[in-house]
Amino acid sequence: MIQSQSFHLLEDLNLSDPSLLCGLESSEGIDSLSAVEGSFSVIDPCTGKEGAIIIPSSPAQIDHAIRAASATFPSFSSLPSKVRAQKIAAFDALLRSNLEDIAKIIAWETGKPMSEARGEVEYAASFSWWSVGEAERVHGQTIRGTANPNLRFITIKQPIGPVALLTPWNFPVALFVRKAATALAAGCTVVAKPSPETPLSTLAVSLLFSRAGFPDGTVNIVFASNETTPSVGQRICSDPRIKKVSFTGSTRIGRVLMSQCSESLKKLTLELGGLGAFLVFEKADLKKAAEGLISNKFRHAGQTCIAAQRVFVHSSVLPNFLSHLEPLVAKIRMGLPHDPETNLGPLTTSRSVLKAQSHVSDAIEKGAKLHFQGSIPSHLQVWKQEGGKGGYWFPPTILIGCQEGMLVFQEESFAPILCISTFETEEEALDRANSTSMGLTNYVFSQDVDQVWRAYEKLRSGNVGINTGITTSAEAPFGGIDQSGFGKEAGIGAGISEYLFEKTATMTVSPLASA
Ligand SMILES: O=CCCC(=O)O
Repeated sequence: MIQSQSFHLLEDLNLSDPSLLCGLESSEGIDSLSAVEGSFSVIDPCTGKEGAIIIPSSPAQIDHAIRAASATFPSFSSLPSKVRAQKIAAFDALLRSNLEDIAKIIAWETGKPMSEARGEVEYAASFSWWSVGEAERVHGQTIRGTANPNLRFITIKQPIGPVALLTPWNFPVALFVRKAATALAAGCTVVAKPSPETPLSTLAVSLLFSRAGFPDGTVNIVFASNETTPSVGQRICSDPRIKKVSFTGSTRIGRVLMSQCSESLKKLTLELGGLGAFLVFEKADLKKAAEGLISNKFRHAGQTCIAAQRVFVHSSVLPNFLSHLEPLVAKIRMGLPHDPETNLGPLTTSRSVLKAQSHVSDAIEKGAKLHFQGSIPSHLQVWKQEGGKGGYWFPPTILIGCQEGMLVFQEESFAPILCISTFETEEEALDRANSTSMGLTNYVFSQDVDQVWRAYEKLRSGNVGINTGITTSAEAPFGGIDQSGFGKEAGIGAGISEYLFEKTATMTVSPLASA
């Protein structure tokens, strides 16, 4: 029987209701904590105000976390997989019954609208639910020798050991749960480090793992500030007790982690950036294509690795496509997370705003046309007018005439900027889509089945959305190629294999008459 109970997470974490903090007022008690050396603030992206203070883990605390994960591994990995599955099911029930509290923390840390924050918790729960089943379906193989028919080969899959999970701020709960529930299903213990922007949501979820019955030492959380993240990463990656690192984040950091893991030759899963192409062919359903683009690109204000960065539209359908797109962009409401009208929040970091601004000005300087740019409602700028730093708002923007020489076609904007270019032939569209070293997601919109199939086979990326802006789910493997990284998350057997190693036994048998 699974206990489904709400634990008043916000009170238990000693947070006042973050809905009070999102753009409204600052928390108390900050002054005394901020005096602790090295402490850092979690910033409310709606205002730029400090909302909570975190004390980063010391080297001794990080060592303690790794020691705990190592000490717990033998007993945890020996539990019957059914027992692990039951614990993940208990966690899954807790995640769902605490959905509202966790969504509030996500909204507070990231600035995303509450509707999206709730969606993120549901998305997270799709991974925990999937992992319940995956835990019980880890199987090896039996193979008969061919060159030597007296040989039999048997494999078993075993958990790789304690693992480190390094998670980003854009989906702090969903991506932590996607990694952690899979690792636990495999029988691995965990040391997780959340992004400095979103430590509280990870802490809240880790509390649920503990309440679901995972033994102490199974899920361990360490904190780092932006300043200490490189040294914490180095410490974790070079520690031989950690057998695997799973990271979601930028290509630049992925390369650093890979080199830090090289000494101990750790297994790695790297889910890195994307530069997704969104192809709208002549035979596309243009209304569906416009809807798909909006839901893909404006989800969390464009701050997703699967967001379409380069939109290629056949020149003959551009006017018609824009006529479907523009009314949808006009419906976008920038606002505070708790306003039910809001469907676009701020960017999560101040550096994201600077990057978005530089992308737009670079594109315009190089010949793109600013087709549309919304304005930031004055009530969202009130803290700036009062002399504060101001929130990290960036308005929905459409650029037309984007080209390969522009920054917007070379790096992720991570902002609500639609970057459109036109093409004349299918070959041109596919060549331009593939003219990048990134390979996470691409999108194809066409009603011509042959064209869709050709594009699907030719596009160089780990995932392709066909007449949809969605490319991730618990049931299907997700992961990039080339500079977008390697390894898979989720899917049947794919995600869990990243946390297992396959051990082969070779046996001789007496010659068989039928051999
Ligand atoms: O930013 C990467 C997350 C992608 C997703 O799972 O939707």
